[in-house]
Amino acid sequence: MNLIETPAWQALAAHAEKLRPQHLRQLFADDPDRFQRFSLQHDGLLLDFSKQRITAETRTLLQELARTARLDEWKQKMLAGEPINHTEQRAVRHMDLRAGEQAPPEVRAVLKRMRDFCEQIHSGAWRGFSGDRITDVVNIGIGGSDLGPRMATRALIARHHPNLDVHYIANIDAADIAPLLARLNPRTTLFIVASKTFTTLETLTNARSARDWLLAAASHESAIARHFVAISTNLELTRQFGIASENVFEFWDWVGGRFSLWSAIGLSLALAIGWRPFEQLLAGAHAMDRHFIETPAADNLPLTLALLSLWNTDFLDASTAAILPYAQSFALLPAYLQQLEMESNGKQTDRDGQPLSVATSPILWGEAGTNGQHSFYQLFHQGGRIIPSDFIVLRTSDFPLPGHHVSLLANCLAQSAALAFGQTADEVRAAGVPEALSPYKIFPGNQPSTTFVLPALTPYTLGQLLALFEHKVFCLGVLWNLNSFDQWGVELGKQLASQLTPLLEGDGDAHGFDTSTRGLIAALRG
Ligand SMILES: O=P(O)(O)OC[C@H]1O[C@](O)(CO)[C@@H](O)[C@@H]1O
Repeated sequence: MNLIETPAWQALAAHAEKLRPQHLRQLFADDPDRFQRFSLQHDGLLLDFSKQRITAETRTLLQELARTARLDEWKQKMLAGEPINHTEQRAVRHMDLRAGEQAPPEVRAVLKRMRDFCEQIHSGAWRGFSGDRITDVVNIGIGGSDLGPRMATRALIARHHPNLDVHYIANIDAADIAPLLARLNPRTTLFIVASKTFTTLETLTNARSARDWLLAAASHESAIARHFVAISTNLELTRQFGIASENVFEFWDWVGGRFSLWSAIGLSLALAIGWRPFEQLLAGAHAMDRHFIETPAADNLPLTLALLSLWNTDFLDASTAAILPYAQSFALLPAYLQQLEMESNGKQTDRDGQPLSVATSPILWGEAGTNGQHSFYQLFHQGGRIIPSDFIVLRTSDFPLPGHHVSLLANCLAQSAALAFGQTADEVRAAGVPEALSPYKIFPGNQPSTTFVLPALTPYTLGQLLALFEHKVFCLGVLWNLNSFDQWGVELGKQLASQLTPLLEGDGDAHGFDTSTRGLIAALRG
């Protein structure tokens, strides 16, 4: 099915022609109930999308598009465990990981092992090779085996901190791992090697360096069993690496890397914040799953976000979107969402192998507020591009220092209002700005945004929020008729890197490469 040929798409295109010139100022002036009409509340979360450039008709037409794309059918296929990741013939079942009592037995078995392991580490029952208790945990992984637990640890550590330091290593650059190893003690450090495939170059290179570092101190291979655990779907490769099978926490090919925080990949997070909070994270995500599955389109939060994103991307021609958490604890959320959205939906081939004729995932980026305001917001306000933004804000802060939180909230609301409504030439003049300066003081406004209000940053609300984005990504994939669960686009670079490594080491003939790459090899060989 070519979506743009459907009546639903064409109706939206015609509607967009009329709506595009309209300003948010006008839309708000026309409808005093705009906030009530275009906001949703569910289970403590508030989503205000009244500052999106839409009308009630836009929503109706977008929901018709979701029907045309047979969204409900695709949801059912996912729930039934059909291989909707068709290019890899895999089911997409990450919701099973957080289904509580309804989770499959193999999921519950691994969760129990994770809980027991956390208990052993936290209580000090687990000892290193020299009999010392573990004080530091290093998660070695990259992409989906790093970003989720790293981001969530950063978000939640302020409230929940068992007596353990958890670190994250991802980059193959030794500048990531070497300084960390230099300050850790091998007797009290535990490594978690997290890799779905257990073939990822960065992770294996870092894991080997960590193993060498440990063995230099322990001088006997048996120490590996006290200091290395693995998380993987590939039990054969973890065995070959030397990790005892009782130290491997399994997950399954039906969990996509960027959807794997809820699996054993969350072990470093559970160690960092404690087991009960980890369970609350799963509970929050599960509650969002139920909402997504059971709620009709008009009140469905993930679907609403997906439709707004598609509207902005394909009908208002926004090629980028910003994630602006007004919460320092969410500093890594933009990086996490970059992988979730861009690796899932940054594609141009549809489910039938045909080229897509519409733009897909916007380029996501962002920064915690208020830091971004003093860096790139200038371009938002006066750079002439449309940049839809997600403002994410917490009603209460974990850090009750006087004056901070209220100013943070004020800044968040100020920015979304300034971006939406701008400042006209008349207003500039009325403020007494000299004529020569007035063109510089005009703010065109009309920048769309959604504001997410969370009651507080807790494991439960974080679980809700992340599952909300996951389902948004799923809906967008269905709407664009693409497979959100593969990532072939990362492969070519990996292949070329493996061919280039020996050439950079001085071995072999570079003639198969272009002249630029050959020139760079020569320059770097030193
Ligand atoms: O967990 P693994 O298999 O090491 O993969 C890490 C990451 O690499 C990717 O495959 C991309 O190269 C991601 O999809 C994945 O999250």
